[in-house]
Amino acid sequence: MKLLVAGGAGYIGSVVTRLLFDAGHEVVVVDDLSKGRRDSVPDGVRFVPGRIHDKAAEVLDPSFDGVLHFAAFIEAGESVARPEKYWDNNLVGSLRLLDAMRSAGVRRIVFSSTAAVYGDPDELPIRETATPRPPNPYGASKLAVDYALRDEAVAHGMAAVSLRYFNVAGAHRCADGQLLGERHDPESHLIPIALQVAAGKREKLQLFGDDYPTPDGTCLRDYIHITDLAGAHLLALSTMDCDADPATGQLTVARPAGATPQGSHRVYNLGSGTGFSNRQVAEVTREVTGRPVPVEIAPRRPGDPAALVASSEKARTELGWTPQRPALSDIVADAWEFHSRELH
Ligand SMILES: NC(=O)c1ccc[n+]([C@@H]2O[C@H](COP(=O)([O-])OP(=O)(O)OC[C@H]3O[C@@H](n4cnc5c(N)ncnc54)[C@H](O)[C@@H]3O)[C@@H](O)[C@H]2O)c1
Ligand SMILES: O=c1ccn([C@@H]2O[C@H](COP(=O)(O)OP(=O)(O)O[C@H]3O[C@H](CO)[C@@H](O)[C@H](O)[C@H]3O)[C@@H](O)[C@H]2O)c(=O)[nH]1
Repeated sequence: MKLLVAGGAGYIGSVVTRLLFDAGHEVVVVDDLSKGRRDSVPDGVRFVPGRIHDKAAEVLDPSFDGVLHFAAFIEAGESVARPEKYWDNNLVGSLRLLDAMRSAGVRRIVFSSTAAVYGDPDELPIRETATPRPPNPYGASKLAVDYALRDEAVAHGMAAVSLRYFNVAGAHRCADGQLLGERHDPESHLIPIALQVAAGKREKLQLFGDDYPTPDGTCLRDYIHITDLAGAHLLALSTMDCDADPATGQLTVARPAGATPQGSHRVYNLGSGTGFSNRQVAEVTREVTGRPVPVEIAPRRPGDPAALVASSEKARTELGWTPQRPALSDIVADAWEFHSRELH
């Protein structure tokens, strides 16, 4: 396939780009490098710098088979303070990308949605049928794109998949031994910050709130290994020309290759199904690194839901998705190896 990867210089997009490229697909990355790194895009992949808002229309043409859309701002806490930044980048950018796809007749899209659409759910683990209640503008902007995809897919005969990732972490080991990991600057995510503390780059780990309705009072999150998450995108792509049986939900190959897809929008949660508290993450980081990770309780971070834990039954059943490295200790160990290499 010939594929556009929007946001392919970022943490997750660059790993998926690598997997697609290694699997023999032709890949074009569009990224404005607001957060990504040019050197995360492998040699052999065409790189187009710029915002999806206008670059998608310049790049896409009928020779493309599909789009994988990672380009977004991703920080729940920041989105509470600067909602306009998130609505413009995440929603307006996605709408312009969809316009460009329509104009070029490109009909397949895999979208990076998020657990942040759910907010505080009625029950755990969270299934795709849970009522979304986004607790912050970031989650709301992503849910708005899910709804746009649902409506446009039906109206314009697109095959759309929203993958709702829970908390992605760890590093991907490429076939040549290179490790691809999280390099956000400044870093805001729990595991990389805990590792910076373990490495002596920060004095302590601040935990935002210990009065949540959870067993130890700190938030619960469901961590998924970047390699497992990235693999789900290839599985989703391989089902883009399938239709779901309305009675059973089972996917069946219904059309010959190249035929126009029926309009469909599918949603899948991707997580391990196990919640770890922020305190437990600090503890696992101590165990894995063998270093001290002093913690300090700080005020709650606005926009944080108490607990996000996935049911990924649907992805397992329909996509055949089977995580290979679900253990938090493996996820932290791989991230630690990446950080140790980066810091030297
Ligand atoms: N990291 C997680 O735990 C997580 C969880 C759930 C969902 N997601 C979603 O996955 C996607 C990728 O996340 P990530 O962790 O790799 O983030 P990231 O910041 O590392 O990657 C996003 C990339 O998109 C680029 N970008 C942003 N806005 C752009 C625009 N308008 N035009 C072109 N490029 C733009 C950035 O430069 C960056 O390279 C995001 O859509 C995010 O919402 C991430
Ligand atoms: O220094 C820190 C950083 C984070 N946290 C807490 O750790 C938890 C996880 O936070 P973080 O690592 O920032 O991730 P989330 O806010 O859960 O969001 C991530 O996971 C979501 C899916 O669940 C994605 O949609 C987001 O893009 C991605 O940033 C939250 O309770 C934070 O308050 C701290 O206590 N101290």
